Amino acid sequence: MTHILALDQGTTSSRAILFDGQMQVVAVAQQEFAQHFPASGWVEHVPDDLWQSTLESAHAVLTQAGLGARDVAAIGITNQRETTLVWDVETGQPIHNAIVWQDRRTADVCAALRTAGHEPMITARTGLLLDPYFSGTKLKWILDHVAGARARAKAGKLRFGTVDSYLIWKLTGGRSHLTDATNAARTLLYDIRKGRWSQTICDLLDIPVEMLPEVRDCASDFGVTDLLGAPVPILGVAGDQQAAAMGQACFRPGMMKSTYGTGCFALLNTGGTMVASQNRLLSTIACQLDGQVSYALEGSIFIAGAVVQWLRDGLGIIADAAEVQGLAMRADPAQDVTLVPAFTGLGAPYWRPDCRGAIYGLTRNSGPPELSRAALESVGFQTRDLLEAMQADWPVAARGADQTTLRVDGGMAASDWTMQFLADILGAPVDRPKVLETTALGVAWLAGMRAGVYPDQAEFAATWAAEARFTPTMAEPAREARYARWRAAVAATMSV
Ligand SMILES: Nc1ncnc2c1ncn2[C@@H]1O[C@H](COP(=O)(O)OP(=O)(O)O)[C@@H](O)[C@H]1O
Ligand SMILES: O=P(O)(O)OC[C@H](O)CO
Repeated sequence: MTHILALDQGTTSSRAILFDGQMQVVAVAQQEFAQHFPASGWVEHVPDDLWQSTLESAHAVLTQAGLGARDVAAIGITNQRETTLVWDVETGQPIHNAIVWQDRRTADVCAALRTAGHEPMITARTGLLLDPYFSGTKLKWILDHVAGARARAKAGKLRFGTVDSYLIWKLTGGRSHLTDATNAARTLLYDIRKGRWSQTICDLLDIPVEMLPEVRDCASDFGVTDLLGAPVPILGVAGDQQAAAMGQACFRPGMMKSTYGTGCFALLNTGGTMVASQNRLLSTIACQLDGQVSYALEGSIFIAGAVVQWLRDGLGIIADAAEVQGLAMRADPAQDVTLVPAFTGLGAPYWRPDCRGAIYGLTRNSGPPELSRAALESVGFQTRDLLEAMQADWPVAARGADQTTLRVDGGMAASDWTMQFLADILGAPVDRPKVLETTALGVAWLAGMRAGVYPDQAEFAATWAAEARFTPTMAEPAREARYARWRAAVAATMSV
């Protein structure tokens, strides 16, 4: 009974990661599922795909480890955030496909609300911006477009949830309709200062508050599942980026992490203070334990590892992501090719969904090596944009500790060359941890701590160890000249 099962329900796959009593990974199982694009800018998941791939991964990881549910002390759930589901309380049947965080269908609704002057009120309560990224307008869309949905919701017959809530509902056989504070903080409906659903925003969007889940601490009692062969409690829940920040032990104010998967999400812990961003970052909940909220500033970039996928699938100049750094290292140092990967617009701090990508500085000698280097560098430049905005919102000097180190994880953090460039362009150290499964580890720790098999926060933080530290080697004038060129390239791209 000392193992912890982490369920990581992501945008493209569901994973189950089994940890032993010493917080070491014992086995991993993963299942991909289909992405649906019913119209331009729309992205949907079939709810049953999310559920079945999660359940099957959970069974598979136990089989792989030769263990059963009786060996599992607790389950932790971490998930793609903002993705929106609505289901019937009697049948458990979703009334629409899940509308995924990437989906832009509510851009018009957001624009109309902004024009009507509602954004300052919404930002003050939720810490978020009026962007289709968040759940609130997606939920409104479902209530507006599925016949009879709003009346059924008002009659208490429908439930809303982000993916964590839906999985808890399914795992507990419909006994628990719950979420945690980090997921609630991404809905556009939750007042992160007061710690409760905002009646004002729900009224504005015509969303019945009764259909929203009860919000709990990240380490709490979320119900018991009987579906794995023996009863197992669900004791930890957190959105995937917040779980990664916990797995990176970014518990103290001033600590920050950046996760490089398909996109990049940087979180800076601001402690018990909600720092309201003046620079188009998001304010969000990093963690809630024993009713105590830690806040974070977050910067979200939509294209990070995806730029490497583009080199592979779009241009065909590499066969595998791992080849990109070898190619980048062969780039001609005399060329200065800059790639702005605004393939789906620009996220923080620009928030320009309409803008598209551009390449500058091409010569007749520019080829795959120069494009590869520019692609990897774009990830470093975008991270610097986020950290510049964080510095403007909350200067290092005011953070109470000189913590400029960035902790990194995610698939792209495997590239030493990219991480060295990141340190160079930030002018600050970059630490890569020994355990790269930081998202799963974060939520496993929440569940394991609650179950009494894992240590408390301080002891857990002390177990964090770096596998590699990248320190800046680029001279300051070169760093600033290169960054100035990037800023000019972004400005030019936004002006087209
Ligand atoms: N060695 C590498 N160098 C550069 N990018 C990489 C490397 N390995 C993986 N990636 C990129 O990392 C991403 C996968 O990271 P992962 O954390 O699994 O993402 P996600 O959870 O978003 O699916 C892909 O976009 C891939 O292109
Ligand atoms: O599923 P991921 O890892 O791409 O994460 C998605 C984020 O939670 C979206 O906000």
